[in-house]
Amino acid sequence: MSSFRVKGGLKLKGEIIPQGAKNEALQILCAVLLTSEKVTIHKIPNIRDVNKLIELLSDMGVKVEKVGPESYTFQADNVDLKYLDTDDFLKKASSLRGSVMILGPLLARFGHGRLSKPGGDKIGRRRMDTHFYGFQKLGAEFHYDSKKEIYHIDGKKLRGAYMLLDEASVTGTANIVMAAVMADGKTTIYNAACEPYLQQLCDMLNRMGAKITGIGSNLLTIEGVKKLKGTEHSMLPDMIEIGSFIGMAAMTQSEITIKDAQINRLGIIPDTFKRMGIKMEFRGDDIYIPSQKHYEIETFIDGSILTVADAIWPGFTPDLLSIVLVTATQAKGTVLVHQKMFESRLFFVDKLIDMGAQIILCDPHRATVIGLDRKYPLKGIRMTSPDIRAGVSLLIAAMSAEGTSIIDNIEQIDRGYQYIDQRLNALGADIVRID
Ligand SMILES: CC(=O)N[C@H]1[C@@H](OP(=O)(O)OP(=O)(O)OC[C@H]2O[C@@H](n3ccc(=O)[nH]c3=O)[C@H](O)[C@@H]2O)O[C@H](CO)[C@@H](O)[C@@H]1O
Ligand SMILES: C=C(OP(=O)(O)O)C(=O)O
Repeated sequence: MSSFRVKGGLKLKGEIIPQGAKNEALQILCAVLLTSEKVTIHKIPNIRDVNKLIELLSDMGVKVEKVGPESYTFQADNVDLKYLDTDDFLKKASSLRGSVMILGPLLARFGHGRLSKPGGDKIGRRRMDTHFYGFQKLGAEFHYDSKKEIYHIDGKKLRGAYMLLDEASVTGTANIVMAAVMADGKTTIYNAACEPYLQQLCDMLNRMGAKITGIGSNLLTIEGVKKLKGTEHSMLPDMIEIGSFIGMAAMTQSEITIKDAQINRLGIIPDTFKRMGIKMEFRGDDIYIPSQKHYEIETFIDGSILTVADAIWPGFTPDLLSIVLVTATQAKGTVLVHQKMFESRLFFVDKLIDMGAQIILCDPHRATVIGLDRKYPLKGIRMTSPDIRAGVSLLIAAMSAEGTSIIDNIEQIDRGYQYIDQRLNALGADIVRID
């Protein structure tokens, strides 16, 4: 288990380029299984989850070639289906959440798939019913081996169908779309998730020859085609990383420019941070954040306390609520952070409370943060990163704190933020990786 030693109280200055989006990359990489032709992908982030998925694809027989610093080609012309029955496959696949999205492509192309319970953050119940409901609607048979915790899905002949999803699951929608692109006839998915990750996936599939309409909405229509061909794809900048940098800049009174942020794809993210009182300027496609000694949380129009809650896209992503929460600790004002989707994602606030933050955890889903307006700095402590976004929130807290902090279990952070220590140190941070 590795740790970060973080010296607090330093102001950062300079430019930072966001990595390619983690959650998009996980979908896009799974989609290479849908064709025997070569697929070239750019802006692949060098992070643990993505590297694990690339390794898994390679173990499955996909030809993987690194063709540039952030570019790879993939060719799934000789997939080893027997490998899917091995313990090695099941173990590797279950070490990350994104691997669940190999099921849809495997079902579409080879008529069957299997997977053990996928990993990812332990942030509450993470059910997969939506995925299997969708596959079943397309005519596949689902079987769960509860002893071995293995999901089996079989369906040689998928047929397009109408389905109304019980929830707009992100990975569930991606999985069902990938299963449906080569089904016989028309599939309609209502209450589909429509995050930029999914928009990017659908655009890529269309370039491969799929016929998907309704992209960006919660009603997707897919006309099945016989075959898909190769393509080239480039990932969007990671909107969660961008939000993390905005919060980090405010907390540490840093002056930073986030380069090439593709602002028109960030949805409500910039406005949500603006409501926290954080000033930013859009300079072309860059986001400039000036050094801010004070920032004041808005109230609602009637003067009542602001609530920031997650919602499915185009609402505010749950993956940035921990960042909003930590940012509020040094703001002026009060905010209620309401994490509706996950029930165990706010427990990390006990570490912030130990550092001196004023937070009341009302229940597992809601925390009230009373901003200190920098009257008292947070104090550096030793802490463990429970999940990826809490981990970065603790890193932000440590960077703004008085004294030195140690953050353990930074593998969680490495899951989703590439070379984070080196990139922040280049702007003036003091973060040392201790192995
Ligand atoms: C690899 C990947 O892409 N992971 C992301 C993906 O996970 P993932 O696809 O696993 O998350 P889902 O969208 O399936 O659901 C997330 C949680 O929200 C709940 N839920 C979902 C939809 C809904 O309408 N109502 C509802 O309550 C689910 O029950 C679940 O507890 O989407 C999540 C929600 O944006 C993000 O936090 C994860 O970072
Ligand atoms: C929860 C997240 O990731 P995963 O779904 O991979 O656990 C996240 O990216 O914030």
